[in-house]
Amino acid sequence: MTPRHDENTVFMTEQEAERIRNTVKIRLQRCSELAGHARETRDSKDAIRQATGASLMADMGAADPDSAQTKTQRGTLPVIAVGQPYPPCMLPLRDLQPMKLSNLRMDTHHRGRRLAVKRASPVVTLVARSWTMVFDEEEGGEIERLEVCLHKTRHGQDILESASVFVIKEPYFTLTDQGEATLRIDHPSDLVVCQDETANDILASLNEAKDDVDGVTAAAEKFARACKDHGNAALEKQNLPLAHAKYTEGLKVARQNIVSKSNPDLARDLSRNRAHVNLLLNQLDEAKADAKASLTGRQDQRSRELDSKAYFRAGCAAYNLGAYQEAKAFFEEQRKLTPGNEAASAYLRKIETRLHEQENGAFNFQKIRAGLSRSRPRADAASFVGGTEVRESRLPGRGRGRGLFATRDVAAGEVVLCEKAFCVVWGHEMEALTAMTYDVRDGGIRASPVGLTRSVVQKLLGNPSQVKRVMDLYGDYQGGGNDNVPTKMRPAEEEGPVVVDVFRVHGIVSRNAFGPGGDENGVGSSSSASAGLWVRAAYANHSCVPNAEKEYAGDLLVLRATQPIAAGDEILHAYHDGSSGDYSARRRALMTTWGFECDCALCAAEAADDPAVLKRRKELAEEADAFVGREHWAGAKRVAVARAKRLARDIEGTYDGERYEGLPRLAARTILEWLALAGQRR
Ligand SMILES: C[S@@+](CC[C@H](N)C(=O)[O-])C[C@H]1O[C@@H](n2cnc3c(N)ncnc32)[C@H](O)[C@@H]1O
Repeated sequence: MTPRHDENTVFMTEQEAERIRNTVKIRLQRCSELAGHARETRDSKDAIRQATGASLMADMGAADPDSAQTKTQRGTLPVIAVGQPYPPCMLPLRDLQPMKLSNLRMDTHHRGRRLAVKRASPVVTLVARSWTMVFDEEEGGEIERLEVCLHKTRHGQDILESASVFVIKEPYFTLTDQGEATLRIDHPSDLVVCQDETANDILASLNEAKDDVDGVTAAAEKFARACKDHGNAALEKQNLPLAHAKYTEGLKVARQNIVSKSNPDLARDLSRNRAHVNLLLNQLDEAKADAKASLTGRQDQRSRELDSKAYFRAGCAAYNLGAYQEAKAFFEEQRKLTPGNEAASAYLRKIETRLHEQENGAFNFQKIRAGLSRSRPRADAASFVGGTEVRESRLPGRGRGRGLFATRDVAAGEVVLCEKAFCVVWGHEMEALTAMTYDVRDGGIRASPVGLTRSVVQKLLGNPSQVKRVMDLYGDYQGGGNDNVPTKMRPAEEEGPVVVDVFRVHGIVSRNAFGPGGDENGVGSSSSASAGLWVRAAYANHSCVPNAEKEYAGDLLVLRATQPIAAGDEILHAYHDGSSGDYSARRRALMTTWGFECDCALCAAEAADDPAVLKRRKELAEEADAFVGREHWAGAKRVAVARAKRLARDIEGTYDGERYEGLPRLAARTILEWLALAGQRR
């Protein structure tokens, strides 16, 4: 993503960059030397003492000596090495062979194996990772370090802290940046949290029951009811992950044939309750499925009320997924069951507005902006993408991959597309995190919005229906797994609904995210580290001579035509807002952040300029920037205006009128804007 030119630019000294490069290189060297070697046994007392001390330090907010980080002008940022992706495990637990800590080999992915471990120490929770010591699950085993990188929380809870027994799928045993041996988890689905075994015991007894079927069924019902009560109590205390886990456990038993025949309402109650929790957890696919599964279809008063509640939950899930027609159908059903229901009517009114926005691009931006605030930076609005299509970009020069094309004529100033973010993280939100990533493939050090990557992964894990459209986006890394397919539905439901390759998401975010910043568009003082992913707009390619420009209203990205766009034209915008007039800086930035060389008409003209002319233009542009920073246009004196005019003229003089015919003078942009504002004022 493009860091904005203002506060989001991360300054780093060359020594600091060198230190990061060296740390990563030394680790890689050590890993390749040790690869395949036997693991060294740890002393369990020392290991536990080390983790306990580090955990205390982390709780006190002290810098962790074990964690790579760097100091920049924006404070201390974590450092993450990227560019060494490996696929997540695609097999269910039952297809993996068990192993023990003593079988681990250094710097090895133990494919086809699983490792059951038990937490042995407090958890050390750091900004971009958390770690702990673990024993073999069976008594008397070895002890080892286990680290979860970046994707360390689920529903706001640290995964390692959320339970004490885990199974690691296809364990990756490697070194930390400081050279310490560790089991390392990158893909959340490779760490399976083991819940209470009671549900499995009950399931086994149900399957085996032959003689005392009634007794076993009664015990199962009792267990499912206890799960429901436990879930309700957790929900009351706002412990959503626990409530979800308890309802899920109860459902496992209540959905068994034998139980659902004797007491079908038990599974319905659990589903209805879990739908509510899923809505709160933003797990919309499951919320919708649960709400539908809970419907009784009966006509007595009580059942009608329960079904009305279920339709409401299904409607909310569909609405939040942007499926407005589907949501409309659910709320209409609700209104049939409970005719006076105000909530359903309010949603139906909102849906009419959403459908109008979606179909006609008719947005009331003033109203949308007025509804935004620091605590509510996300717009309640639909996406309008109807006048666009995605297809191969067949323009001259190097391949651009796919691009976004207009399917209708758009006048200058008209909205081409208006899209709700798939995911956005504002700088002031807890989820926001910028890290310095060192890419081992090209040695590049970049400021990356890893908080956004983390949120995208969480959203995909909770909403499998969204995986395909996000994973279809462009990224350098195609992902691993069977047949090179980045994601695949899991066969074992209890292990989670989907596998998400986090390295692929990182690649997608790197090449497709934009920074909406925090400005007049209603988001108050959101810090500039804000970043978001807009799936449809992400197909638009770059040009330094664009025909559309971006603006934001909260998390709505609006692409507006800056010149007439005819049906069939490719929609192009400048990736770097306020594209730099410095030709070489602009090319460098496009290559570093987006990985391509621009071949637009402006770049071609600038490539043909004499280096001395480019240098002169750059100096004048810097002078102009300094002038604009110094002199406010409001109330500018005559002499300042004359100076600005002279600067604009000098910059214009560096452009060859013939070769630059019809092309923008980027270097003169700031000074011309200043002059326009000063002129308006007079
Ligand atoms: C946000 S995506 C745009 C959609 C992308 N072309 C696709 O196929 O999905 C950004 C990537 O598109 C490519 N791209 C965008 N503009 C380009 C241009 N003017 N010339 C060459 N490649 C471009 C680069 O690979 C860049 O990293």
